[in-house]
Amino acid sequence: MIGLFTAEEVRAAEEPLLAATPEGALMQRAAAGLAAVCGRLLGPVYGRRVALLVGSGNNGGDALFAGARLAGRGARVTAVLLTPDRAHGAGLTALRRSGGRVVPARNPGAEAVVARADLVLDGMLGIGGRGGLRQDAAVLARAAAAGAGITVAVDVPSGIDASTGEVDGVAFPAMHTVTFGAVKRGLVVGEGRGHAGQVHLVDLGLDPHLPTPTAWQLTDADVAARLEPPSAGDDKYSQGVVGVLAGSAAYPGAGVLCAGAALRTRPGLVRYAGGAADGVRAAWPEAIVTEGGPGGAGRVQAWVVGPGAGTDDAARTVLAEVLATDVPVLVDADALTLLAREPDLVRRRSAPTVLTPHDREFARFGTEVGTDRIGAARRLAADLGAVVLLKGDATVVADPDGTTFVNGTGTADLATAGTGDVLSGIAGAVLATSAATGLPAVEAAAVAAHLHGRTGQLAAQRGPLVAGDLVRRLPEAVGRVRGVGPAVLGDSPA
Ligand SMILES: NC(=O)C1=CN([C@@H]2O[C@H](COP(=O)(O)OP(=O)(O)OC[C@H]3O[C@@H](n4cnc5c(N)ncnc54)[C@H](OP(=O)(O)O)[C@@H]3O)[C@@H](O)[C@H]2O)[C@@H](O)CC1
Ligand SMILES: Nc1ncnc2c1ncn2[C@@H]1O[C@H](COP(=O)(O)OP(=O)(O)O)[C@@H](O)[C@H]1O
Ligand SMILES: [K+]
Repeated sequence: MIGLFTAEEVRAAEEPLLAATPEGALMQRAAAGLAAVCGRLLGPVYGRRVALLVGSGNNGGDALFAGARLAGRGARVTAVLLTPDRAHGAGLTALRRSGGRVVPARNPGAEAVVARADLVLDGMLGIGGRGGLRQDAAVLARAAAAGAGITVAVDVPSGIDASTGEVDGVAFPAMHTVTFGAVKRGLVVGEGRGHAGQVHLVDLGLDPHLPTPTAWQLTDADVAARLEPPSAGDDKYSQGVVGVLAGSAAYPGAGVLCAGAALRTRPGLVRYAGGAADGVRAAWPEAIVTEGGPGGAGRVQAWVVGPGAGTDDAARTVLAEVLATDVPVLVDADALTLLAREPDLVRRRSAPTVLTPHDREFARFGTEVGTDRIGAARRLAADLGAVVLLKGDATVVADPDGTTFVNGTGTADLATAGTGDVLSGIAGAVLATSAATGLPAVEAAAVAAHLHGRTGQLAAQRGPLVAGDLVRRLPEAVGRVRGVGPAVLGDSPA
């Protein structure tokens, strides 16, 4: 698991490390790692144009020292200084000694330096940045976006909040971010994720000083370890029995997609008791279909309730019935709309509940998501005593105790109708085995989000995807996550 940290946690950890190392040593470690990544990205370094965007803090110092190393390898390096009288002195000296040039950002021609560069290194603001970019910094960020060079952020893209990923106005659009000591949360969540590009972690020796993380990102290996394949002693019941209450006469597809995803994730046994029995029977002869609602379905180890299920009185009765059981329940879509009207239905549960809202469904519980997605998911989870899986580009999964996972897989191709129904089916299947495996519900939900995202990436390799493609590609995605077959190209940090 990759720990995710706030800027404050990183700052606090840096203090004792700074005190224990010779002056400037940490910045040299950072600059060496940064220059190494830039060198790899450039290929041949000699003769290539590198623009350094340099602010007044240590982030600018990192950029200047890395620029000096690249200039030493023959790159044509120009530093564009936002505040020439406050730029890092030793860094400037090192750059000049290596043959680098310097121009103030206010000089005519500074933007052209950025536009012509093969690589633009953003050392304007690091974890000391506050609020949106000031005008001159925003101009340079826009010039980098418009140019053809590779864009690389130093520690964090300037203009993003390192802890929440919030962007207030303009931020540097990095294709790569070289981050120091620890992965900052803002690089993987909210708008920050889209600005950070691929994240490279440079080790500074900070680990012994960092607190135990409360936010994490799972890797393929973490997910594989939580999705054990069946063993000789297993039968269809020990694989986890999932009950699906999705779909209706108006929306039979939600039932078909949800039941199919559950079957394809961990095909022990799926009991279907929703309102689209004929459709599910036709699509999935493997499912056991009943028409008497949850009460007549037989024993299950987890329920999935809500996708396409409607919000009428009958749907409300079904929701109350499953929430009164002692097994894990995943609540999605229409059932979230109902639950938002009666949140006490979930507060009094003893077994785990997982809610899977997108932003509009989240808002029905009383507050907008806002710009701090981790904070928002944690607040609702603590309020309701339920795991909250807040969907989005970087899905956030929060436990009532604060433990949080930020998903690192997925693709914007998932923004299409029905993919959420598939996620519910996957999560139901993982939850159904959690009683036997001891997997906490928050981890089961995070595993499902990771697998859903990987399946989306796999399906998108063939072009635009529809939700049914995810169901079809799920077994292959499970296999690849377990290391069977070539890895799916992903975008996990480090
Ligand atoms: N500590 C360590 O061990 C190590 C730290 N390292 C590096 O240090 C970085 C942190 O450095 P830092 O603390 O100097 O702050 P930093 O992010 O460069 O910016 C502060 C300056 O920006 C300015 N400014 C603020 N907001 C602004 C805005 N919106 N728009 C424009 N300007 C704004 C503000 O100026 P002022 O407001 O005073 O005008 C202030 O002077 C960290 O990210 C990492 O890269 C590595 O070398 C490894 C070892
Ligand atoms: N821009 C995006 N990038 C990555 N994933 C996305 C994006 N938009 C949506 N998704 C994912 O697609 C799924 C959509 O779910 P949902 O909104 O419930 O759709 P539906 O109700 O139509 O099934 C979620 O898993 C969400 O995280
Ligand atoms: K930066």
